[in-house]
Amino acid sequence: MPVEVKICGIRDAEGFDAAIGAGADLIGFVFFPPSPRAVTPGQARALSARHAGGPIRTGLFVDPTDDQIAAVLAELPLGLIQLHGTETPERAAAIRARFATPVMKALGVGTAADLDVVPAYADVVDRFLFDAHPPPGGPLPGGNAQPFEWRLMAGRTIPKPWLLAGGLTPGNVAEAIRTAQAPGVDVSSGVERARGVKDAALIRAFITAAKG
Ligand SMILES: O=C(O)c1ccccc1NCC(=O)[C@H](O)[C@H](O)COP(=O)(O)O
Repeated sequence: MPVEVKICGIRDAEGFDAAIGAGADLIGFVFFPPSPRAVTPGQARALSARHAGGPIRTGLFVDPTDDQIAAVLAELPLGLIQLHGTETPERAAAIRARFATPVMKALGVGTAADLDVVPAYADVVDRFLFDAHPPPGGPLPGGNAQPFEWRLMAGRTIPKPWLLAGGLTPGNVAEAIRTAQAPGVDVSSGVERARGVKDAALIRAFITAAKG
Protein backbone atom coordinates (compact mmCIF):
# COMPACT_ATOMS: atom_id res chain seq x y z
CA MET A 1 0.00 0.00 0.00
CA PRO A 2 1.37 3.44 -0.87
CA VAL A 3 1.95 5.71 2.09
CA GLU A 4 -0.83 8.25 2.62
CA VAL A 5 0.19 11.88 3.00
CA LYS A 6 -1.73 14.66 4.66
CA ILE A 7 -0.60 18.25 4.25
CA CYS A 8 -2.09 20.20 7.13
CA GLY A 9 -2.64 23.91 7.63
CA ILE A 10 -3.25 24.89 4.03
CA ARG A 11 -4.28 28.52 3.87
CA ASP A 12 -3.32 29.84 0.47
CA ALA A 13 -3.48 28.90 -3.20
CA GLU A 14 0.25 28.18 -3.42
CA GLY A 15 0.04 25.52 -0.74
CA PHE A 16 -3.22 24.09 -1.97
CA ASP A 17 -2.11 23.81 -5.60
CA ALA A 18 1.27 22.33 -4.63
CA ALA A 19 -0.35 19.70 -2.41
CA ILE A 20 -2.82 18.73 -5.13
CA GLY A 21 -0.17 18.70 -7.84
CA ALA A 22 2.21 16.55 -5.81
CA GLY A 23 -0.44 13.97 -4.98
CA ALA A 24 -1.45 14.63 -1.37
CA ASP A 25 -4.09 12.20 -0.15
CA LEU A 26 -5.53 14.51 2.50
CA ILE A 27 -5.51 18.27 2.94
CA GLY A 28 -6.07 19.88 6.32
CA PHE A 29 -7.84 23.15 6.99
CA VAL A 30 -7.34 24.44 10.54
CA PHE A 31 -10.49 25.81 12.18
CA PHE A 32 -8.82 26.86 15.40
CA PRO A 33 -8.55 30.67 15.52
CA PRO A 34 -5.41 30.89 17.74
CA SER A 35 -3.40 29.00 15.12
CA PRO A 36 -1.30 30.96 12.59
CA ARG A 37 -2.72 28.46 10.09
CA ALA A 38 -6.37 29.14 10.85
CA VAL A 39 -8.77 29.77 8.00
CA THR A 40 -12.39 30.85 7.97
CA PRO A 41 -14.96 28.48 6.50
CA GLY A 42 -15.29 30.82 3.53
CA GLN A 43 -11.54 30.81 2.87
CA ALA A 44 -11.49 27.02 3.03
CA ARG A 45 -14.42 26.82 0.65
CA ALA A 46 -12.70 29.11 -1.86
CA LEU A 47 -9.48 27.10 -1.71
CA SER A 48 -11.27 23.79 -1.95
CA ALA A 49 -13.17 24.96 -5.01
CA ARG A 50 -9.90 25.42 -6.92
CA HIS A 51 -9.91 21.70 -7.70
CA ALA A 52 -12.81 19.28 -7.86
CA GLY A 53 -12.24 15.90 -6.26
CA GLY A 54 -8.79 14.86 -5.19
CA PRO A 55 -7.55 14.82 -1.60
CA ILE A 56 -9.84 14.29 1.34
CA ARG A 57 -10.74 17.70 2.73
CA THR A 58 -10.06 17.46 6.44
CA GLY A 59 -11.38 19.98 8.93
CA LEU A 60 -9.23 20.30 12.03
CA PHE A 61 -11.00 21.28 15.24
CA VAL A 62 -9.97 21.54 18.88
CA ASP A 63 -12.75 20.66 21.34
CA PRO A 64 -15.35 22.12 18.98
CA THR A 65 -18.96 22.85 19.75
CA ASP A 66 -21.54 21.40 17.39
CA ASP A 67 -22.24 24.93 16.18
CA GLN A 68 -18.61 25.42 15.13
CA ILE A 69 -18.62 22.24 13.09
CA ALA A 70 -22.01 23.05 11.60
CA ALA A 71 -20.79 26.49 10.54
CA VAL A 72 -17.93 24.93 8.59
CA LEU A 73 -20.05 22.20 7.02
CA ALA A 74 -22.52 24.84 5.89
CA GLU A 75 -19.73 26.27 3.70
CA LEU A 76 -17.93 23.21 2.46
CA PRO A 77 -18.34 19.46 2.70
CA LEU A 78 -15.61 17.74 4.67
CA GLY A 79 -14.46 14.21 4.04
CA LEU A 80 -12.98 13.96 7.50
CA ILE A 81 -13.27 15.76 10.84
CA GLN A 82 -9.98 15.82 12.76
CA LEU A 83 -10.37 16.20 16.51
CA HIS A 84 -7.13 17.56 17.98
CA GLY A 85 -8.24 18.46 21.49
CA THR A 86 -9.34 16.52 24.55
CA GLU A 87 -12.42 14.97 22.95
CA THR A 88 -13.53 11.80 24.72
CA PRO A 89 -14.63 8.67 22.85
CA GLU A 90 -18.23 9.64 23.66
CA ARG A 91 -17.78 13.12 22.18
CA ALA A 92 -16.07 11.73 19.09
CA ALA A 93 -18.95 9.28 18.62
CA ALA A 94 -21.52 12.04 19.02
CA ILE A 95 -19.80 14.25 16.44
CA ARG A 96 -19.49 11.38 13.98
CA ALA A 97 -23.18 10.49 14.38
CA ARG A 98 -24.54 14.02 14.29
CA PHE A 99 -22.60 15.12 11.22
CA ALA A 100 -22.49 11.78 9.42
CA THR A 101 -18.84 12.46 8.61
CA PRO A 102 -15.81 10.25 9.30
CA VAL A 103 -13.72 11.29 12.30
CA MET A 104 -9.98 11.13 12.94
CA LYS A 105 -8.86 11.39 16.57
CA ALA A 106 -5.45 12.90 17.25
CA LEU A 107 -3.63 11.45 20.24
CA GLY A 108 -0.45 12.74 21.84
CA VAL A 109 2.32 10.20 22.29
CA GLY A 110 5.24 10.52 24.65
CA THR A 111 5.44 7.02 26.08
CA ALA A 112 3.99 3.63 25.16
CA ALA A 113 1.33 4.11 27.85
CA ASP A 114 -0.19 6.93 25.81
CA LEU A 115 -1.37 4.30 23.35
CA ASP A 116 -3.49 2.56 25.99
CA VAL A 117 -6.46 4.76 25.08
CA VAL A 118 -6.57 3.56 21.48
CA PRO A 119 -9.07 0.71 22.11
CA ALA A 120 -11.55 3.13 23.71
CA TYR A 121 -11.74 5.07 20.44
CA ALA A 122 -11.46 2.13 18.09
CA ASP A 123 -15.18 1.67 17.47
CA VAL A 124 -16.10 5.33 17.25
CA VAL A 125 -13.49 6.85 14.98
CA ASP A 126 -12.42 6.09 11.43
CA ARG A 127 -8.77 7.03 11.69
CA PHE A 128 -6.11 7.96 14.21
CA LEU A 129 -3.36 10.56 14.08
CA PHE A 130 -0.42 10.15 16.46
CA ASP A 131 1.42 13.36 17.26
CA ALA A 132 3.87 14.59 19.88
CA HIS A 133 2.48 16.11 23.04
CA PRO A 134 2.47 19.90 22.82
CA PRO A 135 4.99 21.84 24.89
CA PRO A 136 3.55 22.55 28.37
CA GLY A 137 1.66 25.83 28.40
CA GLY A 138 2.04 26.27 24.67
CA PRO A 139 -0.76 27.90 22.70
CA LEU A 140 -1.24 25.13 20.16
CA PRO A 141 -2.11 21.47 20.78
CA GLY A 142 -0.54 20.55 17.45
CA GLY A 143 1.56 21.94 14.65
CA ASN A 144 4.56 22.45 16.93
CA ALA A 145 7.31 20.80 14.87
CA GLN A 146 7.91 18.40 17.77
CA PRO A 147 8.74 14.78 16.97
CA PHE A 148 8.16 11.88 19.32
CA GLU A 149 9.92 8.53 19.49
CA TRP A 150 8.83 6.90 16.21
CA ARG A 151 9.86 3.46 17.46
CA LEU A 152 6.96 3.58 19.96
CA MET A 153 4.65 2.88 17.01
CA ALA A 154 6.61 0.00 15.50
CA GLY A 155 4.89 -3.36 15.68
CA ARG A 156 1.69 -1.92 17.16
CA THR A 157 -1.65 -3.17 15.95
CA ILE A 158 -3.73 -0.03 15.44
CA PRO A 159 -7.29 -1.01 14.59
CA LYS A 160 -7.90 1.82 12.11
CA PRO A 161 -5.85 3.58 9.43
CA TRP A 162 -3.42 6.01 11.06
CA LEU A 163 -1.07 8.87 10.36
CA LEU A 164 2.25 9.64 12.01
CA ALA A 165 2.76 13.34 12.77
CA GLY A 166 5.05 15.66 14.65
CA GLY A 167 8.22 17.31 13.44
CA LEU A 168 8.30 15.55 10.09
CA THR A 169 10.27 17.14 7.26
CA PRO A 170 11.29 16.20 3.72
CA GLY A 171 14.61 15.12 5.22
CA ASN A 172 13.34 12.78 7.94
CA VAL A 173 10.01 11.49 6.69
CA ALA A 174 11.34 8.39 4.93
CA GLU A 175 13.22 7.29 8.05
CA ALA A 176 10.17 8.07 10.20
CA ILE A 177 7.95 5.88 8.03
CA ARG A 178 10.42 3.01 8.20
CA THR A 179 10.97 3.27 11.95
CA ALA A 180 7.32 3.69 12.94
CA GLN A 181 6.07 1.35 10.21
CA ALA A 182 3.58 4.09 9.46
CA PRO A 183 0.92 3.68 6.78
CA GLY A 184 0.57 7.42 6.51
CA VAL A 185 2.10 10.74 7.56
CA ASP A 186 0.93 14.25 8.34
CA VAL A 187 2.97 17.45 8.21
CA SER A 188 2.55 21.13 8.81
CA SER A 189 5.65 23.00 10.06
CA GLY A 190 8.08 20.93 7.99
CA VAL A 191 6.68 22.25 4.73
CA GLU A 192 6.61 25.92 5.75
CA ARG A 193 9.15 28.66 4.91
CA ALA A 194 7.84 30.76 7.80
CA ARG A 195 5.40 29.94 10.55
CA GLY A 196 2.02 29.42 8.89
CA VAL A 197 3.34 29.97 5.35
CA LYS A 198 3.46 26.83 3.21
CA ASP A 199 6.24 26.41 0.66
CA ALA A 200 5.42 24.68 -2.62
CA ALA A 201 8.92 23.23 -3.09
CA LEU A 202 8.94 21.79 0.44
CA ILE A 203 5.48 20.26 -0.09
CA ARG A 204 6.64 18.59 -3.28
CA ALA A 205 9.86 17.37 -1.64
CA PHE A 206 7.93 15.99 1.35
CA ILE A 207 5.43 14.07 -0.73
CA THR A 208 8.14 12.69 -3.00
CA ALA A 209 10.19 11.55 0.00
CA ALA A 210 7.18 10.02 1.75
CA LYS A 211 5.84 8.18 -1.28
CA GLY A 212 9.20 7.34 -2.80
O1 LIG B 1 -1.23 23.18 12.89
C1 LIG B 1 -1.80 23.83 13.77
O2 LIG B 1 -1.67 25.07 13.85
C2 LIG B 1 -2.66 23.15 14.77
C3 LIG B 1 -3.32 23.90 15.70
C4 LIG B 1 -4.11 23.31 16.65
C5 LIG B 1 -4.24 21.94 16.69
C6 LIG B 1 -3.59 21.16 15.75
C7 LIG B 1 -2.78 21.75 14.80
N1 LIG B 1 -2.12 20.98 13.87
C8 LIG B 1 -2.37 19.57 13.81
C9 LIG B 1 -1.77 18.80 12.73
O3 LIG B 1 -2.42 17.91 12.16
C10 LIG B 1 -0.33 18.98 12.41
O4 LIG B 1 -0.11 18.71 11.07
C11 LIG B 1 0.47 18.01 13.28
O5 LIG B 1 0.32 18.43 14.60
C12 LIG B 1 1.95 18.01 12.91
O6 LIG B 1 2.44 19.31 12.98
P1 LIG B 1 3.98 19.61 12.70
O7 LIG B 1 4.77 18.99 13.80
O8 LIG B 1 4.06 21.08 12.70
O9 LIG B 1 4.30 19.03 11.37
